Amino acid sequence: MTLNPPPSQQTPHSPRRIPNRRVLIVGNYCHDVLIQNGSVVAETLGGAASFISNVLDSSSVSCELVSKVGHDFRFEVTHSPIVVPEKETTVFEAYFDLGIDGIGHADRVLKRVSACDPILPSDIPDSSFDFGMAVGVGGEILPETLEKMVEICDVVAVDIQALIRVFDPVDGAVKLVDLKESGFFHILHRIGFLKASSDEALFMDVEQMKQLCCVVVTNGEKGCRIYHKDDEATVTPFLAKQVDPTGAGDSFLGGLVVGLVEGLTVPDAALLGNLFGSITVEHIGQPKFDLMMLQRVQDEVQKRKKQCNLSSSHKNDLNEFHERLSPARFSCVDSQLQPKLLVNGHSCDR
Ligand SMILES: Nc1ncnc2c1ncn2[C@@H]1O[C@H](COP(=O)(O)OP(=O)(O)OP(=O)(O)O)[C@@H](O)[C@H]1O
Ligand SMILES: O[C@H]1[C@H](O)[C@@H](O)[C@H](O)[C@@H](O)[C@H]1O
Repeated sequence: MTLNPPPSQQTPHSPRRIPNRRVLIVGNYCHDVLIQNGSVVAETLGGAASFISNVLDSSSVSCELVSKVGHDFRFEVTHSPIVVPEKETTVFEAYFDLGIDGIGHADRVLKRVSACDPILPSDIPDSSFDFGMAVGVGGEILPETLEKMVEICDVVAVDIQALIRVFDPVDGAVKLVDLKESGFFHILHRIGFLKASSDEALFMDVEQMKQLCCVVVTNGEKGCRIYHKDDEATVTPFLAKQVDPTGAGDSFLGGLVVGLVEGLTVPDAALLGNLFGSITVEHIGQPKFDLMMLQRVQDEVQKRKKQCNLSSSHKNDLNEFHERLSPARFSCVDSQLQPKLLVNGHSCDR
């Protein structure tokens, strides 16, 4: 598992004097306009950065967020964005009546109808972080931005949507390009995690990417699958009553990173991601997460570890996978962090 700090941070010539800040989130906030049968049904705060910081804040994982918005940004947020007065905030319209996905659910058709400025390397603080998250939605992450992130963060998780989206010049419809043609491919051997939805995964070669980093493919109500080198595992989902899928993938990634920062193995962290994703689809806009939920995670992780109803080969695969990925816990995780997943006095240690 490639979770070690980049070589530049390992040399004796660059001792780290200032302790790392925890998580750096890079991606623009946006306004989401939900449209059904020609009518606007909701206008909400969007952008992967907003869903992810919501998950991290609710889990008490400290994070710093770099995001740009225009003069018209109209939401109260905990992590202030950079305001570009001469620009408008990125806006996505999500049409729920134009497409049907492979499993028969009405799916979104997304259009970017306004775009704020890209995030430049100079917008990112010159500090060190345990974890970086490149989570653009409207093309605001540039190759040089990602390069800076891999230099200052021990591990970088990337949402593929930040890299492969292109926008129709006439109506802003979101289209995807192959990862190899995205202009980011040369940096990807330096990242730790690449997250894609099952639709987006069609735009990369999973077999190739899993040799470079840990690939996580989310699949809506079916949960997710993790790939790393020769290991693969499916992480089963939680039941949810879907109201709006917007932000599910973002909350998933937030949950995955919370789990990793707290020292869970990758499959257990992905289980946490599944939980945050499932709760998100039950809401329009940003869901509120509470301690009851963390209790649910703890119970679920415990239960799944004890479950004997896995087929023996699957069970062995999963155990081996857990074992191999366990050393991939962050070297920087210290005992002070462990109590953060304490719920009602019970530890999350498994
Ligand atoms: N209907 C559902 N029921 C239960 N869990 C769900 C459902 N939809 C999504 N999830 C959870 O959320 C995760 C992410 O969902 P999904 O694969 O739809 O991501 P996505 O397409 O990137 O989402 P978005 O682009 O809307 O943020 C899934 O892996 C799953 O754990
Ligand atoms: O708020 C949403 C959300 O962040 C989605 O993950 C992204 O696909 C959309 O573009 C955005 O509008």
